[in-house]
Amino acid sequence: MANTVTEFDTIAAIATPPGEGAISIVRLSGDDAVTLADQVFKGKDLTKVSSHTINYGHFIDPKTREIIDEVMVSVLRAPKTFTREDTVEINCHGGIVPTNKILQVLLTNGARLAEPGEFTKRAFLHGRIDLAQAESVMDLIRAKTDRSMKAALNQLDGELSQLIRNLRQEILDVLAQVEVNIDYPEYDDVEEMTSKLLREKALDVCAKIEQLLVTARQGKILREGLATALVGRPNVGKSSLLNHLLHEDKAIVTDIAGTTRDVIEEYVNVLGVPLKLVDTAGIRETDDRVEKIGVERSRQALDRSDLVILLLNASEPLTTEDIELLQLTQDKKRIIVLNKMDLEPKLDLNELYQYVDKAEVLKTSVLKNEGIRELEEHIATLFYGGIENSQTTVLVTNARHIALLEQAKAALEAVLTGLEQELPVDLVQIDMTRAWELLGEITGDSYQDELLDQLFSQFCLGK
Ligand SMILES: Nc1nc2c(c(=O)[nH]1)N(C=O)[C@@H](CNc1ccc(C(=O)N[C@@H](CCC(=O)O)C(=O)O)cc1)CN2
Ligand SMILES: Nc1nc2c(ncn2[C@@H]2O[C@H](COP(=O)(O)OP(=O)(O)OP(=O)(O)O)[C@@H](O)[C@H]2O)c(=O)[nH]1
Ligand SMILES: [Mg+2]
Repeated sequence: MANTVTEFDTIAAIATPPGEGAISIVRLSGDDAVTLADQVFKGKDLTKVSSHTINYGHFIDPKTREIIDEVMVSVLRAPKTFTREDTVEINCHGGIVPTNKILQVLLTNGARLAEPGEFTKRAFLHGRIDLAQAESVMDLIRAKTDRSMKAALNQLDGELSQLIRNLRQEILDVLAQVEVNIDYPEYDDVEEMTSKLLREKALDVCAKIEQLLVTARQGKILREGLATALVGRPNVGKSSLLNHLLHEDKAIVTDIAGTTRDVIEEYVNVLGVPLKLVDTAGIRETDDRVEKIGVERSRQALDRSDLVILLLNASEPLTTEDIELLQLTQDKKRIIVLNKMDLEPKLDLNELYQYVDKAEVLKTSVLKNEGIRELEEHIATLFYGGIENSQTTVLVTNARHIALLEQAKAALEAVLTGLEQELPVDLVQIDMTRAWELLGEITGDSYQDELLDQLFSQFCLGK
């Protein structure tokens, strides 16, 4: 639970990146920020200037009265500041020496060097932002793409926090209602009513959490690439397709079945969709020891994949191995590619359509470069279709948030199993309350000090 902080000393840090630049900023925050700044400033009396003004003058060493730099000093009084404390920002000439000298003088005259993230931590401890918002500050700094920057900005705005708070309120409301039902049973079937109430709410909140987790998976794909397994019998043309999508002869292609013996991973950009393409050894029963290991790895790659591209050879009838693969992948997001369309067709389409949906099947000749563009477009549609269909603009990307959402979901699932097994209501309430607590850890409505230390220590110095 939230600890009460009694003392906020005055902290100082360089807020701009090290190195040469036009201007550097050294920042102070805390009760003595303005009086300390006034001691090291030659110009107006900073203790008397209006808040939110920037003031021209010189930075001096108060002991020697030596001028260190020509500066502009912003005076920002609590509470309308980033930290909610009195804040002073010294804008000096950019460069390593003047900036460090200024920091040194502040440190020898009463300020303490800020820990990484301590300014933002104070904003959190003073209640200006919640934990998810504080974390988004860091995500914003580290964002590598427009999309991830936007996700971080939305989170800084408190969009995720608001969603989480609403979920917590819903849980709290139902818990309160359950208490009332137990204490003042109005109806004879109070037990049944209470279970119904709990079940409906658990299902509802669970579904909303699942929606958030879907956005997390999409965020992961944007960062890490869509894990795509190329599978199929030996010799159907998996490695040829990989090379084609890569525009490079990476994998060895021969007409010998069993050419690829290990799993090959390559990143490809298919019409803007990042794919982590995994070429696998053709799956078949084999006595060759090396190939056997390769086949086992193929099965693992299949399990780990987000998308499966299953290749079939159009110039041969469907085999039992093909059918096995079709059945093995039927619950996966998949594309069936009928390759070698340039040869005389021998595969019976009617037989194939017993196992798959027509819409899943694409026809190609990798050798003749036919149908590849359609395949690429199909992959892109599958992917963007999923992203655009997401219900919310919130994109959960933070690993801590994802883990907590998953735990909260598990607690709600425990509520549902408990109700199914007709456990006493007070036991079910425990799991419901647990879900409420776990969600609270996302926003920092409940937290432990170690978490704060660990979290803010990942920040930049001066942030
Ligand atoms: N010079 C400078 N630029 C900066 C920052 C800074 O601290 N200093 N920031 C820091 O990273 C960011 C801006 N973030 C900020 C967020 C809140 C407040 C603030 O004063 N909030 C007050 C109300 C402000 C008002 O309405 O006037 C509050 O929420 O109570 C200031 C900066 C980016 N640019
Ligand atoms: N006619 C024809 N031949 C193709 C086509 N695609 C690939 N091939 C040939 O089929 C043979 C096998 O291709 P690979 O890409 O090595 O097949 P693979 O699925 O990786 O095979 P394994 O690694 O043994 O599992 C090679 O001789 C390719 O040139 C195609 O569309 N038409
Ligand atoms: Mg191969």
